[in-house]
Amino acid sequence: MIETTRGLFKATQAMSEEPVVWAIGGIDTSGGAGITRDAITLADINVHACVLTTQVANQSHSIMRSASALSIDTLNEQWQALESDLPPRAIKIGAIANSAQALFLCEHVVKIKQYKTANCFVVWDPVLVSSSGGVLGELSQHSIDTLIATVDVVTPNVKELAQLTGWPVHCEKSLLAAAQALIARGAQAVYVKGGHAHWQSTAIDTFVSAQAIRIFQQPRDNMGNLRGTGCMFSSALAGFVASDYDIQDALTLANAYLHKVRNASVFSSSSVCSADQIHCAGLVGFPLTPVHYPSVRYGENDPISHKTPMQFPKLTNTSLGIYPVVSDVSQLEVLVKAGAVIIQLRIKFGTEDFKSTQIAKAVEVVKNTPCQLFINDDWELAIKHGAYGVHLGQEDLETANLQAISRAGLRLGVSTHGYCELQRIKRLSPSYIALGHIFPTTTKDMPSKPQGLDRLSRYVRLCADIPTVAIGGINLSRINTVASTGVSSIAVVRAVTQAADPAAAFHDLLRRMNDAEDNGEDMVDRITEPGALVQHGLSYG
Ligand SMILES: Cc1ncc(COP(=O)(O)OP(=O)(O)O)c(N)n1
Ligand SMILES: Cc1ncsc1CCOP(=O)(O)O
Ligand SMILES: [Mg+2]
Repeated sequence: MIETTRGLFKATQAMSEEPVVWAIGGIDTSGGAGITRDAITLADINVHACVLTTQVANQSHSIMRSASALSIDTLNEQWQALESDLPPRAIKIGAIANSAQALFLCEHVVKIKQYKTANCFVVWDPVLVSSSGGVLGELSQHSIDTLIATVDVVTPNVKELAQLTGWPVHCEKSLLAAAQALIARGAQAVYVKGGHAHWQSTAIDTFVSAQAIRIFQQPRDNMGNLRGTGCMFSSALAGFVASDYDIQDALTLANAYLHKVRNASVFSSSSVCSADQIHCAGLVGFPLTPVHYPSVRYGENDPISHKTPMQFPKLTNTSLGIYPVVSDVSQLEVLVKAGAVIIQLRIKFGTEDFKSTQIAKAVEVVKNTPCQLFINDDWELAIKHGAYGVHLGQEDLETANLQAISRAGLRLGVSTHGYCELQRIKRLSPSYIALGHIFPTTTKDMPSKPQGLDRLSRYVRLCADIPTVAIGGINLSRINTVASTGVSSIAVVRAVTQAADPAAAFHDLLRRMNDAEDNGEDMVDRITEPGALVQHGLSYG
């Protein structure tokens, strides 16, 4: 008896360490959609689901018999039961039975953001009609407007977008206009699912906010009208945000997760397919392989998706080892002599003339050596002086002339900081992709959070045959674990530039990296299941 109680206590403790998401919506008696599907999705990505029921929809996969709404008192009881003990990091709202429920939820979401968790993320999946055909709720214009303005993201499909706005949605242009109309009506962001957009030959989802547009593109599959995908997407989105991914990465992951669910589903000859066999067993899990991931564009006119495809040459030597990033040509010379196969000159201060002279000298230093010299930021000077390659960050990409870099035959390395940027940059096929920052760093102010080793090893896997570079806070004591992610190269600033003897520090780092590669088992081979790295104690840096 004591053992049982202890066991129970442990289970509760473990559960509460998982991020908590509240799934608010209807019970679909068939289990095909609604909060049952939300809970399965969240469990599948290691997130604890609390469920609050708005109504019971008495339905099968194909017919809806009736629906009974729960009272505001009952909804309030559920809310009060959870609020103190299991506060949410994110809330997913699905079917709402009536306007009173909608206004109750808005009022309480505002309060929870004010008094409990300011950054609690809220997504509303505006299911107005069930995928089995029944009407799920009648919402007044006022309650719809209040919901739209209260939540962080609304996730309609194209039909729901047309219903919400009263605008026709029949092509990319009208879809974007309708999404922007919702923003003008007070929505912070809209993610339009293109599954029902029959004019599209590929499956295109479009995210629009006042600041950004992100387009997620996947090949169309032949799984047809799989039930519950809207629920799965928005609960996965809430789950990934609750797991500390920023919004654009959570969108990318939720999109990939849905693609993985669809690929794993069983096609049935009836009008609906079933995700059940795989999904209910919780076997879909975190998307790990490139094939599940969308390609990403930042709007229709994304400069990296130029109509004339660009090419960047591959690296000559891909056994890169340690990649020193230095600001000083004399230090660069020391490290080239020490045997660096790849090196970067990163000058952040000084006039154009000063930079030009330094870059010209650096090009001279590496001449007739096997060292591959990248110039940070200053792509025009790199072209002018015939450097081997250019390294650009996300902001640099907005102004750099990639066509000119490509035409000049220079290699291109690009910084990325998460899934969304990665899936966009892969379209460019750069000569390498940098992944950072892995650990906290004082060398550069970073707007994003440190990625840690778990994410690094997953990014490496997504880059497939594009060489990868890890950067940020890496030193001798961390080199083993970084190398075991399978990353092609490890970039360091302080670990070399601030060492008393930079050449000796370079050799020590390289030796430790090579030892780790020779002796260590490859961490990438171990990440087949969600949580695998947690079991190995290697999660999150
Ligand atoms: C190998 C490598 N990775 C990342 C960076 C950072 O580039 P960026 O984000 O453009 O920042 P700055 O270096 O320009 O401050 C890099 N330079 N090298
Ligand atoms: C330039 C840059 N980009 C991402 S992290 C970083 C700095 C890495 O410096 P350090 O190796 O000293 O942490
Ligand atoms: Mg830069």
